[in-house]
Amino acid sequence: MDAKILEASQKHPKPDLNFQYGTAGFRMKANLLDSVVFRVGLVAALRSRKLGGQTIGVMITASHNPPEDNGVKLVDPMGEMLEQAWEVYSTELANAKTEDVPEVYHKLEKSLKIDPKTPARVIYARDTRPSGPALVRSLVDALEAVGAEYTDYKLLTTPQLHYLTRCTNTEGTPQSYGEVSEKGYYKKLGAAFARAMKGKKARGPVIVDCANGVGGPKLAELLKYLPPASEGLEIKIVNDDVLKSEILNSDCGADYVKTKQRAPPSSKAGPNERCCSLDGDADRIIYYFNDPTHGFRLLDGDRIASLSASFIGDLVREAGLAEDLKIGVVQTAYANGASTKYVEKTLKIPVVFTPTGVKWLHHAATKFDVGVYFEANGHGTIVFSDQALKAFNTTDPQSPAQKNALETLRALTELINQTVGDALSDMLLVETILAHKSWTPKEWDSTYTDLPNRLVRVEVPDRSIFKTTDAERKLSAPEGVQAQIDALMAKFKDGRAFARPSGTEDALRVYAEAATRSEADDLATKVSDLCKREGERYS
Ligand SMILES: CC(=O)N[C@H]1[C@@H](OP(=O)(O)O)O[C@H](CO)[C@@H](O)[C@@H]1O
Ligand SMILES: [Mg+2]
Repeated sequence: MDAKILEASQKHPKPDLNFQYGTAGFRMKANLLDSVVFRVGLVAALRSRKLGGQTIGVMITASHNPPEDNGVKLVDPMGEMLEQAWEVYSTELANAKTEDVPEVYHKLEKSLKIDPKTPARVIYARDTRPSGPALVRSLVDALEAVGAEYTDYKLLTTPQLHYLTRCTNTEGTPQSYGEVSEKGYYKKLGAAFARAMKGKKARGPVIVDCANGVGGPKLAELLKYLPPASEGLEIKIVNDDVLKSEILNSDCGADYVKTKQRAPPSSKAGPNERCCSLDGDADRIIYYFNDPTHGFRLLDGDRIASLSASFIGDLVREAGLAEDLKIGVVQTAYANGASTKYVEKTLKIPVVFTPTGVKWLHHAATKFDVGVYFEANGHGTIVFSDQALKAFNTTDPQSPAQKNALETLRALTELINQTVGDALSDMLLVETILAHKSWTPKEWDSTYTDLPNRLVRVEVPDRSIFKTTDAERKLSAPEGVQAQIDALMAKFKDGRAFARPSGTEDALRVYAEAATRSEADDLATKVSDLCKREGERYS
């Protein structure tokens, strides 16, 4: 096998760069990724063998990044993100010299007590980027060199690959997550949506901006499995051109809308029309609308979390299960303070905080029976415990209202992609809730008022000197900086600010919110200036 691995490795030589498996896997300019994807293929095979031949997923995507970028990430058997320790092994293999790859591969095999005779099984897919097919070939070269079985699912959204990974590993068991095919995904979502809507009709259409990414064709396919528009929901797809790769994520998509706090310039939506935007691999979604009096209104991940928690909380109460099941919301420091207050004080649902990055949120959410988690940027989902699933399925209803609530809850557990945040599934969830409540986006927006906020990117010579604690809400180093941030915050009404090193870019991120727009801007500037000064002083 060594000669085979070496020969294949030499076809994918490593450039003189240092790679790091980060929050979103490996992600960079696509022309630098050849050796990385090859080695990720080797890691996928090792991981599968380590887990007794369970199937591992590999997704080739750079999500909301520009078209010339690409990336690769691994999916664990139940559709979760790769286990932490394996990020380190992936990084180690990615940084091995081209000729040392067989040695590092076997070293890992040995230290992790992996039996090379165990079968290795891998499934993979990619988004619409033009660099995808060549990177797939690098991946396949690795899988063949180490004798792994593989299935190519071609173009998929990231959450579809997570779904398929879980379906593959649970096929034929009582935990079966669904039919192992792309079609199975649409069938599952379509049937669950029809059941969850229960004949309710949406108020007006929803316009879906697909960022000119893989979400466009996949949503078009999903539509074929949904009830006819006249019976439920009319979905208007825009920005779905995947042939002109240069327009992917360009002036559209979830990241554009969230960071620029405005609709894509191409948007033709009228006043109060419900709009949403997906990102390039369809694992994030942001809603928004144009209010005739207040202008652009953003309905971000925090809003989706509070809307879902409130709706499911009501259903659980109607189902008579409020005493038995614990509902919770998981947020990060970026959640708007007004959303946290609304969930805790008005909905009376506990909120816990984790560091940035979906894997942390997901993990914390599994501690609840109904765990709702969303990053403010629109990435999130809801997970249900075994106890919750059992209660929804076995409770004997004593009234029509209770029966109704239980039926809707069961449908939601099928509609919601519990492996990972999924823009298509999240969209159908939001649409279901709005239809049940007979709400327009205006009513949804009026549940609470966001505190004005500002996010600033601050470049410093070495961001690693900034260390955080308390779910990244405070700095523990450099010494004394947090005390200065605290002193600044105290000067502003409802002032809250924090600084943390980004996990995906070489910069610090400073977030600030306060009672008014000018105060939020002022606080953000003051904290950014402070961090810049301190960053330069300690370097
Ligand atoms: C403020 C912000 O939006 N941060 C993003 C960004 O992380 P940073 O560590 O802040 O660079 O990328 C992550 C991966 O996509 C995503 O999970 C996270 O929410
Ligand atoms: Mg994404």
